[in-house]
Amino acid sequence: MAPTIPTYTLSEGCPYADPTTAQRFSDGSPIKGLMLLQDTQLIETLAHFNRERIPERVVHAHAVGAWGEFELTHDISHLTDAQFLNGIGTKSKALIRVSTVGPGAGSADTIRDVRGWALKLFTEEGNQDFVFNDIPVFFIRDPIKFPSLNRSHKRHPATNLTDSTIFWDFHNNNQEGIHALMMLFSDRGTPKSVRYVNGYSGHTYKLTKKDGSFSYVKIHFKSNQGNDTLLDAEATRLAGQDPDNHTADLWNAIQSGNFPTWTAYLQVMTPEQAESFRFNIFDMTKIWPHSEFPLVPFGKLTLSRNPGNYFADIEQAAFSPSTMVPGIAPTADPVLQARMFAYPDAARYRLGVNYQHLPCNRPVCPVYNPYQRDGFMNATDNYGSDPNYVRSSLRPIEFKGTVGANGSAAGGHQQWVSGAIGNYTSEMTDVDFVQPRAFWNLLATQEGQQEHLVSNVAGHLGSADPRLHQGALDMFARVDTELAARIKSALPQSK
Ligand code: HEM
Repeated sequence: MAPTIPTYTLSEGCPYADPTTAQRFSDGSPIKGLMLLQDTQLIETLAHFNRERIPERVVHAHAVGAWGEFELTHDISHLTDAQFLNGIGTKSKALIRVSTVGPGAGSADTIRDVRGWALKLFTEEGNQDFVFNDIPVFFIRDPIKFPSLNRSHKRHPATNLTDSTIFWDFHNNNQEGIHALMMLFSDRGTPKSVRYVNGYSGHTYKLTKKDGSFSYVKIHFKSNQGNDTLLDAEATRLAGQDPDNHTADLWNAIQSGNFPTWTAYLQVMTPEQAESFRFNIFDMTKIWPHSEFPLVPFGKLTLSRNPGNYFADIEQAAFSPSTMVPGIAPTADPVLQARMFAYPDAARYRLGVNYQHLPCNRPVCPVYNPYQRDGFMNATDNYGSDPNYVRSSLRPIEFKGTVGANGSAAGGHQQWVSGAIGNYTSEMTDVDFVQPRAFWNLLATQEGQQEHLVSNVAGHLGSADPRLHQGALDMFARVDTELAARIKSALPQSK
């Protein structure tokens, strides 16, 4: 059947003249003539264009995304009651957005950066967001440092240039980021495309059961395409010559039916193991060694549909670690707690207070929350005449969840001993360098990886103010003195 040809109208639906025309008052001369203020089409067209931009995300502004499906492949019903994690073969619609962190929306795909890996699963019990990164550790563990961290990775406030000096000034003085820093400057910082990156929760979450039992978990999505990376020089070349390389790669793969997939895994720790584990499991600068907490497969993600419209599907998507279904719960990780506030707050600012009504964010299950109504751009019937106050006996409603859902059925480890209020910031100890050292040693087992890390750090540090070199070298020396010595001798000034 031939597609129907639409009839052009104004946004209010009224048919109008050819959209290239403007109403003009003239005597027929091609050069003389005045425009009319009554020309609604012209005024509306120009006025709407002036308002096309919404604020870009303060971090993770540049991204690529797609639709797909998550399927449960293994039985983990002993760990959680979450509906989408029960019944092998259960499928949930999925939306993914993979981003760079520091640069603005129009930047190049292949620059050295962490990749954000945000996944929204539309389940029968509501949306489940996994807002992950492509490295399993993070640069900070005190959430108040997050704005400083990101400003140091962005542009200098005076010159508006990307600036390695402020970058190293921050990291020399906040050394808990050393593990993430080494991953960033390894080849992982320049993935071959988003099809090749893994997604890691970083944080410890809880999987919960209605009987009150729970497990601590870290969640991993591993690319079945492999974990391929680019060399620094190739990533730099592509950033100049083919800046949309990753966007095109994902689009073309999906368009040609070469659907990328990821296998989802859990690392599981019992509450008893957590009590005696040698690291704080709520410190996301640390991993759980796979030798002690092996990966347990549980699902498969397949991306199979490109966005119908980038702005509608991807730019307007709002992900949040606070968006979780019954059966998954947060932990006391302070960074996670802060993030659970930060994302809905950012979405209200960026998209408006009713951002959950947008098609890309709207749950597939029924939503009934008449106490959250009105507001800018409400696109629903706004609950009609239903009571806008709680505890109505005229229009009773049912409650299925329990108090504190988003942590309900959390079992033990949720009874806090009261104490005095104090100012807390975490301190660095030698323990913080144990895992970075293991990472450095791991790189030795992979051809050329130590050399790449050394030259990538030296190239970046070398362009920073020399007054910061020694501080960075001292930090790397705490990981391994050979690493520091090799960076020192690779610094441009040393040659
Ligand atoms: C205190 C720590 C953090 C704060 C305050 C924070 C805050 C934010 C904010 C405000 C946004 C923009 C959201 C929007 O405009 O819609 C964002 C985006 C994002 N963050 Fe974080 N973040 C933190 C740590 C992390 C960590 C540890 C991860 C990964 C484990 C992460 C992953 C992401 C991702 C993937 C996005 C992009 C989401 C999207 O595609 O829309 N962030 N973050």
